[in-house]
Amino acid sequence: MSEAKRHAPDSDDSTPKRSHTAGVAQIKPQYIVSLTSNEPPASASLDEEPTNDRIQDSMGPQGGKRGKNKKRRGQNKNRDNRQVKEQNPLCPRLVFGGAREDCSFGDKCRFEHDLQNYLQGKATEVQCDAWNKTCPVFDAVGFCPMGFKCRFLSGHLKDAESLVGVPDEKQKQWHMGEVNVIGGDQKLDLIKRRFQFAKSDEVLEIIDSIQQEHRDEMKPEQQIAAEAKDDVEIAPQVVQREKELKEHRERQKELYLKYKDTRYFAQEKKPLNLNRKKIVSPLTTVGNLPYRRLMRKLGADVTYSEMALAVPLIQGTNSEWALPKAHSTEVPGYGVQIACSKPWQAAKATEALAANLDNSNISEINLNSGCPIDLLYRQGSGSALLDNPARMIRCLNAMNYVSNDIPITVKIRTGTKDGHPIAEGLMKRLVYETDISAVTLHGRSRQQRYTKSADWDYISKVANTLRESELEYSNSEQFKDTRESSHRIQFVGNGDVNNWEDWYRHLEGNSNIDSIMVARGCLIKPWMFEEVEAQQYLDKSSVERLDILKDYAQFAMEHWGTDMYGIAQSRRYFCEFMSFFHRYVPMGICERYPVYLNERPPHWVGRDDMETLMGSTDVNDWIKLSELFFGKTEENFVFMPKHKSNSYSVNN
Ligand SMILES: Cc1cc2nc3c(=O)[nH]c(=O)nc-3n(C[C@H](O)[C@H](O)[C@H](O)COP(=O)(O)O)c2cc1C
Repeated sequence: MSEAKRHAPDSDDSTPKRSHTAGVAQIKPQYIVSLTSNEPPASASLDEEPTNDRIQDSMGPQGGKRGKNKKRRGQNKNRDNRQVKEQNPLCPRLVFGGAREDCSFGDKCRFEHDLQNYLQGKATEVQCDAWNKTCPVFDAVGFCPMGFKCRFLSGHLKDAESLVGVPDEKQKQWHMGEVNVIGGDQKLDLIKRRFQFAKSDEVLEIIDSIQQEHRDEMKPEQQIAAEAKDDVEIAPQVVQREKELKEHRERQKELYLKYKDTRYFAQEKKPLNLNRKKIVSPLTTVGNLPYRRLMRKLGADVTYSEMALAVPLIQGTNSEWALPKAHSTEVPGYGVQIACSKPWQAAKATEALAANLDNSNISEINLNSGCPIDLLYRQGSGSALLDNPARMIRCLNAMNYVSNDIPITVKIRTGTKDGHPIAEGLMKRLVYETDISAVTLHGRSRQQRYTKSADWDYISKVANTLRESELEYSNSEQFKDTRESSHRIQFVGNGDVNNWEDWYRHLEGNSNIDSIMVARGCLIKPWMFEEVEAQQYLDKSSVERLDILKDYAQFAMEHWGTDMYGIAQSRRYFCEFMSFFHRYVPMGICERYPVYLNERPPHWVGRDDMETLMGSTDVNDWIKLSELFFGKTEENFVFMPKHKSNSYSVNN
């Protein structure tokens, strides 16, 4: 669409106007309560990719212990988000009614079997006007999987002993419209180590042999240095290794030739089209299934799972296998992101995903090579792979070999250290040495975290280098030597985009950039892609924004359930969502728009009470909002957001 058709307030050209006072959003005087900002102006720099309990647990005692004493910027370490449990839980066999005899565990079963006893001790019904005295899940899908445990039980209670709409076997298998659910037996095979990682074993041997081939050409001293860097076991005597290498040379050559014949080129995988797609970033904790479902409803084309760690996936850990799950509305265009430090982890996690899930529900498997979290970095995962591109490439090639027809992609940062960007240099290697389908670049270094703006000049430069490398490669002897046909790696830019003008400016400013990925912009303003589509800003009223929260609450309860546990989980993640959502400064109260991510407003009041409440920085107000959808907060409910920047109390 031409610039003329786009509507921007106070703007007659497409150049975004920055506010006069750096870091301060400009609010109309009548909405300003106090000139002091309720958060420090640069608190966006405290934004952080959160470490959650799952990641900490998976990293084991070493990671946890070292992490304890180290200050984690931007994160609330003293969170006490206790899990809510029922005092007297109902036997799972009796959730839809029935008698004690229906429980095969007999006297050994520790759950309650007397329905009336259970109902008497059960937490009170949720009282809130949002759902009109019905059960939101029952209303939406025609049955409630929580049965008698539901806290909106009166919405589907026939009489004291029976329910309306008991799900049949088919409905029980339906998983509430969710896909990528691993079967119990398959998970057990992983747990019991019965799963055969046949393809991984093959490709790891091949990759190892290619590495050895490369080492053969090196002098012994270089070889030792390379081995030390790559954590390969160092043989006691280099001479002995030389001998061994010679013995294996034939086998290696054979494997190398096999790899050349059997490797999958990107164009042999199913097509992945990210061009001009509206992409929501992978987001640990906040990018959960209900949030992504909401984003799909609000116009996103591509969504990603939260980052799943390779090792617990390989081990069949429940909490990790919950992460690749997606809502059916996310397909196609759903990517699963994994994090790992070694090729064996990359290969086996990818093989487990590809073998155990319906591949048609996964559009890409993405390797996280940008995560800055210390716990991961110390173990060689996330952005640590940027320090060892050879290892990153081996991970990508291993993944590509075992992923069936699922394309492999990678998400990177500019580098790990400020002033030492490596992304541009990496492009040539990705073109020459891998078969990936796309690369996403977040225009910041690891060291930088969220301080300073994303460097879009550099992002653009890297996109150009990628195309130049592709051209060079397609004219090279190496290319002529393969059965590969020319292929274009898609390039996605990421960083600080929170409005449609910037989205188009970056996209149209460089045809080598295929699309723009958005993270915080979509958390703070989930209707961001509606604006991209309409090419104008939409001044959503508090009523419209409350509807968005209601959708989130609905999707959350469909996902986590309406029993005591489900409501508590839904409330917790609702509050995590609020920790970003509250940062939206309503367009109608702004003197100048858009407000950028690094700008903070002075204390303001909204155009009505609800708008003011939704903009509150006080955690207690987010909890108050949660009560509109989940009823009164459970007595022992404690909430601390993952981000310090998002937890300023009004009294601070
Ligand atoms: C709360 C939060 C969680 C994130 N989790 C992930 C993640 O799991 N995987 C990932 O690749 N990036 C993650 N990121 C980084 C974002 O995907 C994105 O690269 C970064 O925030 C820059 O984009 P933005 O400026 O649009 O926010 C996370 C960012 C935030 C704020």
